[in-house]
Amino acid sequence: MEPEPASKTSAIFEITGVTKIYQTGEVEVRALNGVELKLQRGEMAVLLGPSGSGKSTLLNIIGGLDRPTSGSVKFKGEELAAASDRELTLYRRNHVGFVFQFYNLIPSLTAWENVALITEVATSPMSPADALALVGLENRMHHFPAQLSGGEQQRVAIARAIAKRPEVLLCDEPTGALDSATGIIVLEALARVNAETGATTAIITHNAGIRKIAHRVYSFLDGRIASCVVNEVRIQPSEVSW
Ligand SMILES: Nc1ncnc2c1ncn2[C@@H]1O[C@H](COP(=O)(O)OP(=O)(O)OP(=O)(O)O)[C@@H](O)[C@H]1O
Repeated sequence: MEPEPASKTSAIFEITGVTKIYQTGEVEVRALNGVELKLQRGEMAVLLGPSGSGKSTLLNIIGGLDRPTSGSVKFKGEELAAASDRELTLYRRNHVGFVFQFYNLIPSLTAWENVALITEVATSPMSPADALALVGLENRMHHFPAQLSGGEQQRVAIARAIAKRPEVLLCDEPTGALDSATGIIVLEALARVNAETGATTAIITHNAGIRKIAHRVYSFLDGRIASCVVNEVRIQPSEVSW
């Protein structure tokens, strides 16, 4: 077998010794406690772990929404932990797409308009129609959110996140509000986006069955990564048992 090109195998994120401490009055919560993690360029990663183990905290730090208390978070060699607010804003705007459990679409705008809102301020976006087609919504472009199912609304949210061609797509419980059949369609959209755009994709989930669609699975425990498993064989989202 041909070796993979270096650009496919190199780490896009190198995270070392990351801690995050939340101080609420007298109470100190150590949300992250020495995280070591390398996310490989272009991979689909699934992040698993019990409630409160630090998954969202780490995703927010990777996405430039928050900073670690200590440690290093390098994106393509650039230190995010030391970035200014303005640098983090530019980083998020230029490089990161977010998908959350709830879709946060603007109810008075159509699917197309929700996506166009982002593409209008991006530097080299795909067209809203192309982004919506990538998630299988070419026939729903002019519907308003209230006229779409939950899974369709989540796919609009994915189209909105990827239309600016981010290098990184971060998804926090993207199927958390969906039934299994709808969740599978959303996972299919994410797998297709990952394969076709090459965006490094990280998905937080409570559903351990989803782990088999990933290239790698990172398991959290008590604010650390307890294990990293490489899936030699990946399954299709349609084969996920919920
Ligand atoms: N803003 C905050 N202030 C104080 N504590 C926080 C804050 N955000 C998170 N925490 C605490 O940090 C710990 C890790 O939270 P985090 O949301 O990262 O966990 P999680 O693994 O994503 O959990 P879940 O699966 O329930 O979403 C928890 O104990 C949580 O209560």
